[in-house]
Amino acid sequence: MTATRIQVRGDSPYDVVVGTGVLAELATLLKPGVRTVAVIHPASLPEISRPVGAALTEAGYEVVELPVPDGEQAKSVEVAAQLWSALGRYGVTRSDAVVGVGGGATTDLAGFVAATWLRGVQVVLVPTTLLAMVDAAVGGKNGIDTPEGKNLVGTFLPPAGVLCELDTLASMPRADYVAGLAEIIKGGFIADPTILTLIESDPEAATRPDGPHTRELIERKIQVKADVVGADLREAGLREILNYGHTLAHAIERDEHYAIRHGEAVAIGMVYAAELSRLAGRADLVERTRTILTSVGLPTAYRADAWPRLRDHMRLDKKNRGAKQRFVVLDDLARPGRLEGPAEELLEAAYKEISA
Ligand SMILES: NC(=O)c1ccc[n+]([C@@H]2O[C@H](COP(=O)([O-])OP(=O)(O)OC[C@H]3O[C@@H](n4cnc5c(N)ncnc54)[C@H](O)[C@@H]3O)[C@@H](O)[C@H]2O)c1
Ligand SMILES: O=C(O)C(=O)C[C@@H](O)[C@H](O)[C@H](O)COP(=O)(O)O
Ligand SMILES: [Zn+2]
Repeated sequence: MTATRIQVRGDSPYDVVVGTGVLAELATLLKPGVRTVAVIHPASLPEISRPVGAALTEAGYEVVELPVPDGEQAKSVEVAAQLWSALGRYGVTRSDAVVGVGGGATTDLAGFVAATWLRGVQVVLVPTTLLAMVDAAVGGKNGIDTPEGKNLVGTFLPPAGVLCELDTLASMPRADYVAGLAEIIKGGFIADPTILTLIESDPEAATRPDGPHTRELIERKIQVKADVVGADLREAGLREILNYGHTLAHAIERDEHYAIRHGEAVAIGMVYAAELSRLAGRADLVERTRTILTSVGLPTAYRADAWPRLRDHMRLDKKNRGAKQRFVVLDDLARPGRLEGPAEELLEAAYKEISA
């Protein structure tokens, strides 16, 4: 099947290439003048990273393999520091490149290390999970976690390109694949309701990489993200809509010490945001939200006793301004709004609705 190229606009435009058998396109995404390419990938995924290194070697680059811990464990300052040391040892210069291969945790880390090494070298991302293809690798947001919370340190660096090799999805554990659907469903609620109708038409099929609508769902969600980040890279306003459901989601991830999948936390966070919207007199999309998430096997509730801790964690959300807590809510389907400084009673009442 032919590759689709989705362009992300902005001051540094780039392409997101989507298709099967597209690895040979990787070298076309690197800007000219590169000698050494540092390939950052989870040590646990050699069968996925090896072909990437081989494609780069074949294209004439000197390849340096930099394995990192699996998943969220890699998003730490300690791992970033080890990578900075390695880049120094291998003599990676400003005309060289970083390639990040893996799920969203790895692409977030690779983007951050590329953005900070020598104050910025180019990065090409090769997302290998559904979530990373439709969300994490697109848009130039990168970051690591700190003991105080999720993604608290990071930068905005648009990648030179993104390569989504759809064949890699076949090896994904089902639960990780389904977690990626949460970010696709988010795209349906905030911008492209066709995503919702495609999933609602056959939820079981949506949970499989070989489902009839998989490619369309992926491309539609990438397009949603490309449209938003192309207009507002640095989250001056519009980009906040991509954070729908994330205020509570990040608090839950921290509460779980990152043992919960990001997409699962986002699913719960979207039900909370839908409840907030309803209780604040905005859109009532609670039932549709619960139904579609449940239909693909995503969680919609969280422990009742966790509220005081979650409330505390949410105070460090990046959308907050001073003491004012801010949320993305829905004024209607595909019409996101903001809820600024809501009453504590409203926040707690919405949580009661999603408490297990
Ligand atoms: N920067 C952004 O805009 C953005 C957007 C959304 C999410 N994120 C971040 O992305 C992360 C979540 O990403 P994720 O869901 O991809 O999780 P992940 O990176 O932790 O990957 C999930 C698991 O899948 C494994 N894996 C990866 N590719 C595989 C494959 N093809 N086959 C088998 N196993 C594979 C990984 O090794 C890991 O164990 C979070 O850290 C989240 O904060 C960032
Ligand atoms: O790209 C964005 O902007 C998003 O908010 C997308 C989210 O899905 C993603 O999880 C992002 O990493 C959250 O960003 P943060 O600024 O809240 O850490
Ligand atoms: Zn997310």
